[in-house]
Amino acid sequence: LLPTSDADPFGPEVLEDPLPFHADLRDAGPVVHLSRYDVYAMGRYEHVHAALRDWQGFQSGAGVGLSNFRTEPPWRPPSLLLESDPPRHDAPRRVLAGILAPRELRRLRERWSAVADELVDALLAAGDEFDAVPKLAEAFPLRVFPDAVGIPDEGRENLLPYGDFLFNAFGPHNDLVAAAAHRAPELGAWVNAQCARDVLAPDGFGARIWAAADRGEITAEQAPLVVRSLLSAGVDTTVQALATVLHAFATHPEHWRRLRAEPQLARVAFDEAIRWGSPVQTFFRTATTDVRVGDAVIPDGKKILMFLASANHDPRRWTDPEAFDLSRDPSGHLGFGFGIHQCVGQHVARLEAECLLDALARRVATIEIAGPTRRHHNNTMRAWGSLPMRVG
Ligand code: HEM
Ligand SMILES: O=C(O)c1ccc(C2CC2)cc1
Repeated sequence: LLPTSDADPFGPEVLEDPLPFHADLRDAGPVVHLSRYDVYAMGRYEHVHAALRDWQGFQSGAGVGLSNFRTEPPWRPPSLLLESDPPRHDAPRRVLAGILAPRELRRLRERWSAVADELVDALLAAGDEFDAVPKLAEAFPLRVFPDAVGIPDEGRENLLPYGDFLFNAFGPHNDLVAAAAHRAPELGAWVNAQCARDVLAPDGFGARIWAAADRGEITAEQAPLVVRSLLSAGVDTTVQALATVLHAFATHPEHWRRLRAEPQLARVAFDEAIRWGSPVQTFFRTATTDVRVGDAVIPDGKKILMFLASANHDPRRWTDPEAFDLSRDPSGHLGFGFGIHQCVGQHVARLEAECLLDALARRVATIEIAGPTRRHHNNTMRAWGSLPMRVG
């Protein structure tokens, strides 16, 4: 028999602190029916990992939010990567994987490092206390990523609200979605306008997507949607991952000291922070047949809610999962997903983190929380609203 729960994973209590709900979910069994939304939740590493691998049984093409594109019109044209299955998914994925490959990012390292140094120098010149969310976690990605994509300066303040709405829209139509729904059309129109060939700078990721269309690797109709994927996925995620790693170091002084002694630890620290905090908490899939999980059967067409964050804390897979531990090998974490849809931008995110952490670690001996922290609630993202910080 299938365990059932009327808990609301998108309610304020769980969004404020999801860990107790995740523990109950893992303990209840491989799959739990959430009666409030009629979806099938998975919280254990083994089953989330297996569902992410099985793109045939658990498709993305009906949407990776609660809404089922088989029966409801999507609020925006579906993504050719996130919300599509092979074969439609294949060419856009191959194009973006090529453009965002580590060797392609080497040309950005020097500039991103210089921007990080400049940003941190200016911040420290202004004093030793600041809110790390706007001053570091938001400021750095917004200084480097829109330029890397090649969009104009005008309107970049729309990027974070667009992303916040997008990640809320993967969840139910609750207060979080209702509060921002009035802005969706204007934000969506602005983002779409940034994907047009003629506004994109000649050497950015966007122009390279259009060049792939010229080479026939994708069509000219697909090109703007692939650019939209970058603007949709590439900002809020890195902002909140950087906030998470800064919060991790500010609450673990011994690890900050270790990072300063061994700067090459920045990359593994970032991945451990993503395992520990999982900025992207959940995503859905849709069953393409009656699919068996454990001794439960999920009926064809039903939505499966995969708790990436819970899988990243599953004691069946991780030793002392609730510890932020620089000595741990975090590889295999599901914070970037897994399988054919695994984050195609993960190397961009890691380079941003490396540049910012290096700039900070070279300049400050200590970082600590200097006041009350505040979460920012979102249906999909685990986000910090404010991280008052003091550096020494
Ligand atoms: C630390 C920051 C990031 C996190 C935590 C993150 C997380 C994820 C996750 C969990 C997925 C899988 C979604 C699924 O399986 O349905 C994903 C996919 C994706 N990410 Fe990231 N992401 C990050 C940064 C980025 C950046 C910087 C970019 C763009 C430069 C990006 C672009 C994408 C795209 C286009 C996909 C869809 C891939 C596909 O469906 O084939 N992400 N990301
Ligand atoms: O292709 C897209 O539009 C897209 C939007 C959001 C994401 C989240 C997972 C980071 C990924 C892709």
